[in-house]
Amino acid sequence: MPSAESGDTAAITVTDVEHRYGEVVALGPIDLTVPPGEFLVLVGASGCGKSTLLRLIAGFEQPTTGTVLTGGVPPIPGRSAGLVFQQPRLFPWKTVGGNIELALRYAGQPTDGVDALLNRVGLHDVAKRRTWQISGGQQQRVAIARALAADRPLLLLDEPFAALDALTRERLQEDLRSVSTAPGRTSIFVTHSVDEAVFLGSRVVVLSPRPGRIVLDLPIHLPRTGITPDDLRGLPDYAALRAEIGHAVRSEGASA
Ligand SMILES: Nc1ncnc2c1ncn2[C@@H]1O[C@H](COP(=O)(O)OP(=O)(O)OP(=O)(O)O)[C@@H](O)[C@H]1O
Repeated sequence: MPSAESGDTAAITVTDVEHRYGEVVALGPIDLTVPPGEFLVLVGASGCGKSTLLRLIAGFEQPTTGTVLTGGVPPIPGRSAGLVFQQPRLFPWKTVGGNIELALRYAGQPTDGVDALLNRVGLHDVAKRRTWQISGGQQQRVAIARALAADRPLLLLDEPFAALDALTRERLQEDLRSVSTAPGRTSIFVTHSVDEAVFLGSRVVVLSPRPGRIVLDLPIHLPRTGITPDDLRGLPDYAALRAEIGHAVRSEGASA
């Protein structure tokens, strides 16, 4: 077994994991190894255990059976991964910049990085506004900047764009696609959308309805740089991947 220090340590190792809530088997058994640098998208029906798997990887819950390791060691809740949820969960009494500053402080990072983070997510011009004075898409950008502030090697995103309108959602997908290509950063992104999965993922995993098990695990070999989103979506391979993943999702009864 590789140690946490060795170069070949997986970012995430899920081994023979099953998770129950009382009598309900929510997930598994599941085996999943995610190498560093991968952008893995989890797709599946409502209630198939996607959030459960994310919470296990974040260390917020312990698996009923099996083991979860991040970077070769058990995950530490709130410390091992940056997290983004469907609702941005910002501090309304703080400004946009104040929310980022707090995240940097909590992560033990220097607070002079606020401007650089705001620039990265395109929010420099609203830094002094309260979070309730900006749009839903901008709020979700703050949540992403806050997760990036922690500078963890692992980023876990649970349907972060589900509550946004289609246009805002597309813009954020495009931005996340470029932000997430930072070397060595591993991301797990949960969605119901097959298109979002193909657009964002370097790998897509489809889960069956409860109990969630892996029914498709597909690498996505599409260019990640040097191509416009429209050209990417126009590639024949893009359409083929959409069709293959869509078929797996539909035949498992998932709501895509
Ligand atoms: N704390 C809990 N107690 C009991 N059952 C739970 C609990 N959390 C989740 N479940 C159940 O476990 C199953 C998996 O839930 P989970 O939230 O992981 O699914 P999901 O795929 O993320 O769903 P969605 O896409 O709707 O968010 C569901 O049937 C859910 O009702």
